[in-house]
Amino acid sequence: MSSDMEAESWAECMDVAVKTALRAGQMVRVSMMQEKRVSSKSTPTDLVTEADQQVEELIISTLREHFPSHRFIGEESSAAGEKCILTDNPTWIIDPIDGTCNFVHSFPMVAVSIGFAVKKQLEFGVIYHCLDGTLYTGRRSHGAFCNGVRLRVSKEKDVSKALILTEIGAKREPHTLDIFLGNMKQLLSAPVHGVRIIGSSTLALCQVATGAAEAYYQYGLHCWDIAAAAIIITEAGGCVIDTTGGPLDLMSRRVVAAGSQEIADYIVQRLKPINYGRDDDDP
Ligand SMILES: O=P(O)(O)O[C@H]1[C@H](O)[C@@H](O)[C@H](O)[C@H](O)[C@@H]1O
Ligand SMILES: [Mg+2]
Ligand SMILES: [Mg+2]
Repeated sequence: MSSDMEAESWAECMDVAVKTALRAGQMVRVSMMQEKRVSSKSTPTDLVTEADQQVEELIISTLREHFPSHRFIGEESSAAGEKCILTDNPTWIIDPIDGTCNFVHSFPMVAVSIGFAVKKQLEFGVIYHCLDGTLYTGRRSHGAFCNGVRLRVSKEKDVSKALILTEIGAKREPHTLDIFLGNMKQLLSAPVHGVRIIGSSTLALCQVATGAAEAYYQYGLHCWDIAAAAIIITEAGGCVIDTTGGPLDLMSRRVVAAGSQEIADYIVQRLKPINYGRDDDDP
């Protein structure tokens, strides 16, 4: 397939992704008003509901109908035992409900996240804030948008003027919490303007893309939390790197994203690591 034909093909994939995210978001809104059957996965605070599974089934069945030769990595398929292996094949990386704990509590920060990679390179990402109808998109070499308005990250380089977002992750052992809180204390002591935890890593990462936040960091998220948001941030002019300062490793369960390399580097130099393993580890 020529590169022009490929580009056209990925554009068609993105159109289907947007339509599918909007349909999935509608399903989330309806489910949010119904009784929820809640269970947990890796830890008692790593929640999942039937809606997570039903929304993922809707997304993957729709995409598979359009693109039967493509591969799929979904949060709930992975939880059910499917391997998380990113190959060179066109691969969809899906979080059907990002912010499940918020969803369970009807706290209004819930998103559908659909990322797409080819030859292990992110081609586009779609993140739909199900409750306020905000649609974030980013396509490689084509820019990032919020409801059709172009996104640009904050160019602030002074960390003492930065608003930084993070998420707690699923582990709650005292040793892990000591490192998590120690990392937050490091940044609060800079001092940064503020640190925020909103309960949805994808929506928090989108705030870096909009420029509303200067940076995001986390240990413990997954490839389906990172994929769509990473391309949206880079297409908005930001950087998305590993917590060691090296290039992003989508399966590493860790990330630093920022509007400026200076603030990304400041965070990288001060974080103490929390080991969550890898998404592509053998179960
Ligand atoms: O499970 P969902 O899809 O809700 O994703 C959340 C993770 O579960 C949290 O550990 C993580 O800390 C983030 O909150 C992330 O959004
Ligand atoms: Mg989820
Ligand atoms: Mg998630």
